[in-house]
Amino acid sequence: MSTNFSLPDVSDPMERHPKAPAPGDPFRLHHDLCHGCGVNAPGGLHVTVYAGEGFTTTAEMKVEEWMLGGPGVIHGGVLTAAFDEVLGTTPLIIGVPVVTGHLEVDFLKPIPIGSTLHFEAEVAAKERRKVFVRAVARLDDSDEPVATASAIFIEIDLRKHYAKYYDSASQSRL
Ligand SMILES: CCCCCCCCCCCCCC(=O)SCCNC(=O)CCNC(=O)[C@H](O)C(C)(C)COP(=O)(O)OP(=O)(O)OC[C@H]1O[C@@H](n2cnc3c(N)ncnc32)[C@H](O)[C@@H]1OP(=O)(O)O
Repeated sequence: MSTNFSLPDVSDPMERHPKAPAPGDPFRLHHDLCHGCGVNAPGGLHVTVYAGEGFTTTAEMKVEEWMLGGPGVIHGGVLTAAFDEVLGTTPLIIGVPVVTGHLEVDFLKPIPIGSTLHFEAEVAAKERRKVFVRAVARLDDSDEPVATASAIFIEIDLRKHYAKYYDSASQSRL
């Protein structure tokens, strides 16, 4: 297996952002139509990410019928999108807005429709604009991971990054 995810030997110093939600509290939506978290996203995942202790977060997702891939189980792309949302929100715990640069997923067990996925994620390191984030997903009846993901997110200036594409100011909290 090849991977582009390799932690730096030494991380830049990281601090929990003073305005990060308290442990157990949700991150606010960044856009009502976001496929990952938006409440008004048609066919969206509707994932809410909660702050944990330190540089960690948690999230849950009910695995619904429309997420089906193989018979009776989740589609790998849907699971990947859920990881992208959870991992991509996690750097906000250190106050850093990011976009996905690189995301890799290991699919360890089939994930049945009707189950609930529990995600735990952490910022593992930061190096210049790169933020290294890892996550694990489990089902509610087991401690055994059903999938893991690692990603390199790249810090952006939100307004500059989206300036060219952005035409729905009323729905965004950028
Ligand atoms: C309220 C606020 C809410 C905010 C919303 C947050 C919640 C969101 C939750 C939603 C979650 C969903 C989230 C989504 O779905 S985000 C949507 C999916 N992602 C994108 O659309 C990103 C598209 N790509 C780009 O825009 C550019 O390529 C970026 C900005 C990423 C870099 O172009 P830029 O010209 O700016 O930077 P640079 O080239 O000088 O590189 C800088 C550093 O980065 C390293 N690098 C670059 N690419 C990669 C790579 N692929 N793997 C590993 N590393 C990479 C590079 O080596 C260098 O490192 P170093 O030289 O320092 O070592």
